[in-house]
Amino acid sequence: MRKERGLLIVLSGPSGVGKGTVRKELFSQPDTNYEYSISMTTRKPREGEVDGVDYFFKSHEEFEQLIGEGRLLEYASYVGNYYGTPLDYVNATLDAGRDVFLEIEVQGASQVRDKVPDGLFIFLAPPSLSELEQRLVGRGTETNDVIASRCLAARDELEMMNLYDFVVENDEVHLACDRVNAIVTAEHCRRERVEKRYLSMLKGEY
Ligand SMILES: Nc1ncnc2c1ncn2[C@@H]1O[C@H](COP(=O)(O)OP(=O)(O)OP(=O)(O)O)[C@@H](O)[C@H]1O
Ligand SMILES: Nc1nc2c(ncn2[C@@H]2O[C@H](COP(=O)(O)O)[C@@H](O)[C@H]2O)c(=O)[nH]1
Repeated sequence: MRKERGLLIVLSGPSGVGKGTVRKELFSQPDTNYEYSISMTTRKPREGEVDGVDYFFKSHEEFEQLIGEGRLLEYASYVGNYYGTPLDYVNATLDAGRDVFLEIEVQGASQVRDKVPDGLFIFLAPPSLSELEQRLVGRGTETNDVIASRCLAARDELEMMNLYDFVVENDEVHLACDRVNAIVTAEHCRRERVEKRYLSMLKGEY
């Protein structure tokens, strides 16, 4: 029997929509079965953020070395900092048959789409642009200038939602989590059906 590779789940969307909140809620649920891929970034840690838990915090030079060595599945420069996904971790985890969950911005998601076309791509959408801005302001982690840049970037990012397999509205965190879980479960069922049919065809049953 072939060992099934894990599913690569990509949750993306504009800054402030609630990707981190939804991801943390999903990972606090005892039956969640995905592995979270911790990203690398050159951004400075926010208060309370821990190296190796929230991100692997890197210097600009260290990050560019990782790029040069081809050790990132994807990376993006986002509002003045680099962010990227460690390739070895993702491959090893998928090869072990475990699902990997990426929470990344849209440029990176489109690179992953090119490299892993059979991934599951979910766009998290805000109820409105004004609600998105309110969430960034309410989070209180960025200066007004950075909030303005992120809101500007969001207008372009929202245009990319039609490139995703699914759009999930983050109106309420628990509803958004239920929707993400339902999408992943349905995708696993679909893959199982395809795999069974493939094996039956190999046995000459079709
Ligand atoms: N459904 C929701 N309703 C109201 N507020 C929310 C909801 N989801 C998240 N928030 C709030 O919105 C703010 C931004 O959320 P979060 O940091 O998770 O966004 P993000 O998409 O991960 O942002 P970034 O991409 O900048 O890391 C936080 O203050 C969070 O508490
Ligand atoms: N392309 C990637 N984007 C990433 C990655 N890790 C996080 N992110 C996204 O960056 C922005 C800003 O994050 P913040 O922590 O500074 O608010 C946000 O949209 C994250 O989802 C990554 O590895 N690659």
